[in-house]
Amino acid sequence: MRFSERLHEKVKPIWEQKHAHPFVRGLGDGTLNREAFEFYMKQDYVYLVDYTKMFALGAAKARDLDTANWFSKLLHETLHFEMDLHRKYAARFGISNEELESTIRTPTNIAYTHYMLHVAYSGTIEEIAAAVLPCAWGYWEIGARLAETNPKSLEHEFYGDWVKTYSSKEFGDLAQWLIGFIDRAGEGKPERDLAVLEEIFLNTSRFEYMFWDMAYHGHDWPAEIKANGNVTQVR
Ligand SMILES: Cc1ncc(C[n+]2csc(CCO)c2C)c(N)n1
Repeated sequence: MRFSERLHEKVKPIWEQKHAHPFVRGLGDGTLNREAFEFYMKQDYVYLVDYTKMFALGAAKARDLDTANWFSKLLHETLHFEMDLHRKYAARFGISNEELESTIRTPTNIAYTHYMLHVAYSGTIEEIAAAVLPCAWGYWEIGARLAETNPKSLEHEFYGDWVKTYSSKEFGDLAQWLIGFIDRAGEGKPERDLAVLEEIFLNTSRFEYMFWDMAYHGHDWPAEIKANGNVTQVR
């Protein structure tokens, strides 16, 4: 069994909870509250600001040029393709790029990115791949499943662009490269090393669920808690 198959089996119950989450379902059938989506987009944008550093650290810790090249490609695509989606939605919401970038992070958002960045700064390239894989693979799985089970979701006048982006071949190719990387990383490793990678993969899978749940409820939190204002400096 490939190592990615073992990981996928292990997180299946967690990932199915993401597919069943009302935020994800609402994206697919178009019933999602626009305020919840706006809250999510702002949080996700600053999440990606932090997350891109995972790919930069991956390029820095790569053991060969091909791997460095792929991580720099992931960095570039996130900054210029994925985050463009957020900037376009922000424009539709009447939010400037500056306002978007200065969103105050929720504690869930901070906990997630700080955990990943701790893994990245202190760990190996394989550990970085295990940490980022549930994001790239999980989003692609969500986009692809929505597009497949409900093709109308691709044409939705508001959420269609989201579904199109995450079910796209571009994202599929990036996720597949990372899946191949973790498979090669797993080959010939002792069980104790595989268990470390598996634990990281499980942790960020749980954080992915928590991010959806935060996105769904966060816009309704009391103003003092939701911290959805803006700061002038990044942190
Ligand atoms: C909380 C959260 N998790 C995952 C993604 C998706 N994502 C992050 S990086 C990447 C790969 C290339 O850009 C993908 C698909 C997101 N936006 N927000």
